[in-house]
Amino acid sequence: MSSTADVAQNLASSSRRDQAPLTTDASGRQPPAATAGAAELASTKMSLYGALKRFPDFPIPGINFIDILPLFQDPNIHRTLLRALELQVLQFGADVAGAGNAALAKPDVIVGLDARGFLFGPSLALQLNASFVPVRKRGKMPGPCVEAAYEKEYGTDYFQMQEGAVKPGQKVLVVDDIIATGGSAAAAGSLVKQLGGDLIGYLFILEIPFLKGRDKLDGVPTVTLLETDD
Ligand SMILES: O=P(O)(O)OC[C@H]1O[C@H](OP(=O)(O)OP(=O)(O)O)[C@H](O)[C@@H]1O
Ligand SMILES: Nc1ncnc2[nH]cnc12
Repeated sequence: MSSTADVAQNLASSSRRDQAPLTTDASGRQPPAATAGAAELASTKMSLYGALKRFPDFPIPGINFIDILPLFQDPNIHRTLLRALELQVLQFGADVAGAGNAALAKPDVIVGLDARGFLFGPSLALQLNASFVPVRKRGKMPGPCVEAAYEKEYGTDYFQMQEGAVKPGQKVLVVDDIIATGGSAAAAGSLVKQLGGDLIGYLFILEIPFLKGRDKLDGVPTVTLLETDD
């Protein structure tokens, strides 16, 4: 179990580490709105982190499974999660396009991954007035689909998207609950590109940094609310 200090350190470092902090503008100052948003984000992350549960050796021996489902059991935590994700997207926009131009990086489409990306992707899309489009495991959707194979922490799988679900040039943010090895997210990103979408970023609730999933995402801007190495 992590100490409170460990948790605080993890939460403090949970934004993009390869670029400037999300709340800093081009001159290095923190715009007031971003500062307020960052403060709200920081205070909510601790309660979200505390709701996660761990199950050693699930679904196979050696995997420390981190269960995000409790985040949805309490309506207050569920609401907090959605607000935190929305703030994270708005800060992401300010970071990518510069303070005052965040709307330029506003996603047209939220793409959520089967199955846990479906738990919050549609709600987040509605909050952002964006479309929601699913990436599903092979064989679940009718009509012509594009397909990508990927390796996960515990096996091989196949993802599909329906042709035409993303229009060429639409700005797409891919969301999922967890980035572990990054295989699922990278496959989803490749499908978005096959459909002609403009992959502007990835958003996850939780990152497991020692698995180095970001290395598979080709430098596409990636934001995580929380991270844990245990
Ligand atoms: O970064 P990766 O190593 O690819 O792992 C992350 C993926 O693994 C989990 O899904 P899983 O494939 O277990 O499917 P599920 O959501 O249907 O349980 C999780 O919800 C992510 O989608
Ligand atoms: N350790 C883990 N816990 C929960 N979901 C996962 N998906 C991939 N790795 C996972």
